[in-house]
Amino acid sequence: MFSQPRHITRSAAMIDLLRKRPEAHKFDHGHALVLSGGPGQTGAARLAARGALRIGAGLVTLGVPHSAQMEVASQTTALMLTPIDDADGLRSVLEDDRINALCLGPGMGVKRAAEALEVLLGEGGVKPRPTTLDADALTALAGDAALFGALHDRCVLTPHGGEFARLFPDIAKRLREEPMSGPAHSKVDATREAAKRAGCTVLFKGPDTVIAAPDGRCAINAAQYDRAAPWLATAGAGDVLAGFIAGLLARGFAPMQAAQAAAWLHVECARSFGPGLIAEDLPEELPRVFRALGL
Ligand SMILES: NC(=O)C1=CN([C@@H]2O[C@H](COP(=O)(O)OP(=O)(O)OC[C@H]3O[C@@H](n4cnc5c(N)ncnc54)[C@H](OP(=O)(O)O)[C@@H]3O)[C@@H](O)[C@H]2O)[C@@H](O)CC1
Ligand SMILES: Nc1ncnc2c1ncn2[C@@H]1O[C@H](COP(=O)(O)OP(=O)(O)O)[C@@H](O)[C@H]1O
Repeated sequence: MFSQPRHITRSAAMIDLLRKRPEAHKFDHGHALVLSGGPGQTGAARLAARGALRIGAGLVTLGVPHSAQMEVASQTTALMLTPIDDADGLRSVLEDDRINALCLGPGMGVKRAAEALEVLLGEGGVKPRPTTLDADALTALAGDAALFGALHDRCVLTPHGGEFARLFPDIAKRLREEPMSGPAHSKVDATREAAKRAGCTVLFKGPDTVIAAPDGRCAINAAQYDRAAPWLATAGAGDVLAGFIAGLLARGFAPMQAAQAAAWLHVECARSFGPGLIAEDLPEELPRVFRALGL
């Protein structure tokens, strides 16, 4: 029997975790690698990377194919950039142990995401690292049972409804079904079941985001009623969330902690910015939200 899910609220414990130690240097705050797609498809990864940097990762590098390097370089400054064309390129970049968190999926394209997943999760792959898997990485995972089976407990999956149904079609079907007897299968039940099957943290997005760990821990981040954030329904908002989580993983947050804090801050940023919000406003609103928390 599982305990009731907790509702994520502002808490002293979360605020303490978000503070930076005065004596720490940038490498103490971790180095996140965000993999980008090719030319014309780099926006989503840039959004994620900016999110990871603003949330406090000490360094954030975008891994970009040579063909998209100029496009990305012309639109980034504090973010770093390294060429990664293929599996060998990724393996070679990951020889640097200081890269301690990854973000895979936003704008990558399913083929490139599948190649990267093979390096991270496949046989003879690199040392496992805390990893956010979003967007095209989830679609790639849904098509490869072996890679899905190789997920480890430091992964965080961040599906929207469509991606959830691709990854967990049977669970999504039960969620949609009218109950014939007994209580309905809820989003909480569905996310818990998904996390247990995947063996890692699952954050199922929406106005009622549910986050579950494989051991049954579960939390709800409600963006409804007095905390409604309808302007979050905008292209790229999820990419920024994936970056927020990767940034917190780089800072050493445990997967469940990272997913919960990121989801809560994401909604705080949207509420603080207000109407007219677009995805790139989210990372830029974090300093105001942090100040209001007293960081
Ligand atoms: N600025 C940029 O560069 C941006 C780049 N982006 C990049 O684009 C790539 C594709 O990502 P994607 O999410 O748009 O497409 P896809 O994987 O086809 O899934 C969408 C389909 O799923 C379904 N669906 C069901 N429930 C749903 C729900 N709650 N929320 C949303 N969808 C839901 C729905 O189908 P329907 O239910 O309508 O039949 C819908 O048609 C990916 O790399 C991403 O990073 C974007 O992030 C935007 C900003
Ligand atoms: N109506 C809504 N109210 C609050 N949050 C929402 C709403 N619709 C979507 N969101 C949030 O916005 C983000 C959208 O992510 P996603 O669907 O992956 O978009 P994208 O792929 O364009 O980045 C998620 O964090 C989701 O929880």
